[in-house]
Amino acid sequence: MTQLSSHKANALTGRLRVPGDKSISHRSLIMGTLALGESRISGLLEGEDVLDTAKAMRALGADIRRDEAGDWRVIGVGVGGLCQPDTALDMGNSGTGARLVMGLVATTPHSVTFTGDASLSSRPMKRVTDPLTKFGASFHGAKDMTLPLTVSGIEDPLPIEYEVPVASAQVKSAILLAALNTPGKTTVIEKTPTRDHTERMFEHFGVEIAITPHGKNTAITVTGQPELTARDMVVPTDPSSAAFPTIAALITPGSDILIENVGMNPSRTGIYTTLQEMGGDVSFVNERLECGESVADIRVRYSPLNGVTVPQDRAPSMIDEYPILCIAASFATGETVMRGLEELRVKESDRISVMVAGLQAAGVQVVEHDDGMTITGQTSIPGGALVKTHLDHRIAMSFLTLGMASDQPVTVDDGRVIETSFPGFRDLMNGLGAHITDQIKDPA
Ligand SMILES: O=C(O)C1=C[C@@H](OP(=O)(O)O)[C@@H](O)[C@H](O)C1
Ligand SMILES: C=C(OP(=O)(O)O)C(=O)O
Repeated sequence: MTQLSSHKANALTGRLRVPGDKSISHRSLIMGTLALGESRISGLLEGEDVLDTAKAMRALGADIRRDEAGDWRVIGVGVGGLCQPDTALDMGNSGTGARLVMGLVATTPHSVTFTGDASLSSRPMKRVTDPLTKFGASFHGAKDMTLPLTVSGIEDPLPIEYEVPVASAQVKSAILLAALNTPGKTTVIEKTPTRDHTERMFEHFGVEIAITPHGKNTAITVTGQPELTARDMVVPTDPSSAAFPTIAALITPGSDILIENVGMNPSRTGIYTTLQEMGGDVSFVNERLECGESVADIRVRYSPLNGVTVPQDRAPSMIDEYPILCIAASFATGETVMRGLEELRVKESDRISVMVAGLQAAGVQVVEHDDGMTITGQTSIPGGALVKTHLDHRIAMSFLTLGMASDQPVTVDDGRVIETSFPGFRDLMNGLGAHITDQIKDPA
């Protein structure tokens, strides 16, 4: 494991670009695989989670390569054209990759085994195996439906109507992908809106998809077995990754940065609304639309912050940003209350207990709840902690951000996990004025 230490930063200044959006990158490889012909993807995230999905798509028959210009080329096999993989699909650390690809293979005549690292192997899969069983697929593995699991797909699936019991774009997307190779109309009913990248990508590829009100909910209906042809895709940069430099700049005195070309899909921007409510000087410039997704540049300047109560219904639009919001809250005047977050306990780590343990070790006042946490901010945070990351990239980046503004350096036990979603994090942050090193050294 590579320990990384983050020391007090200088004012963060300059322009930067974070890597491509992880959610859209997974989906672009999958959709390219389902289309006939060659699709070109620009801006793909080259993080481990997405590279594992690329490997899985190759094993299912796609020809995928990176060209000299850094774009990715996918020659697909068409809906219904997936092959039987020779070996198990190792989805690494990625819940999105595992759940979406399970949906994809559930309605094929193939038998596919899914494996993952220790973190992924402890995450719940029943949330996808339940609806996929309704199509006719069956699953073999541990009783509690954790990985490793073998999916026996169904050759003649039946369309389903399914109300998703948890707010989860992964579950919704697994069903929508299974629906593509199912004759007739499959409907997913969503009680709480979640990120809609799959729906937008379906529209981009010309899939027949209807999104309509269903009482207080939303019904998403897909007509199966379309013939898809290749499309070019442009992946915006990831608003979840951009949240790290945003909060680093907000808490580091004198900072003024511009983060270019960030995805601004409204189902992803809850963190920015929350930071503005906290008094953060965060503004959007040059707003535009690219391939059905809105993008903008984000200007962030150092700001004194105030604690807030985050509305619970905002959670799906910022679900991955609570660890880094905890860092902003640590420096805010008063209390920040984050509740309704049971889902955080089943991410790469139990993000509630892991954040609480790390924050307490660094001298932050935090109270743990079953469904979240309350943080009372301070003008100075002692730091000086060694934090366990539990194979969780967002925990690692959050605590390295804390070290930029705390009195003593903060060290994470495993910096390598950052590669899953944000390759180049350390160099990018150091280029702005951060001071992240391999081991604890006296700050220069
Ligand atoms: O669909 C996606 O791309 C994702 C959905 C979210 O998970 P859930 O569907 O479990 O909420 C999110 O936490 C994850 O990082 C990416
Ligand atoms: C939860 C996350 O990803 P996944 O579920 O794909 O592992 C994340 O990136 O924070």
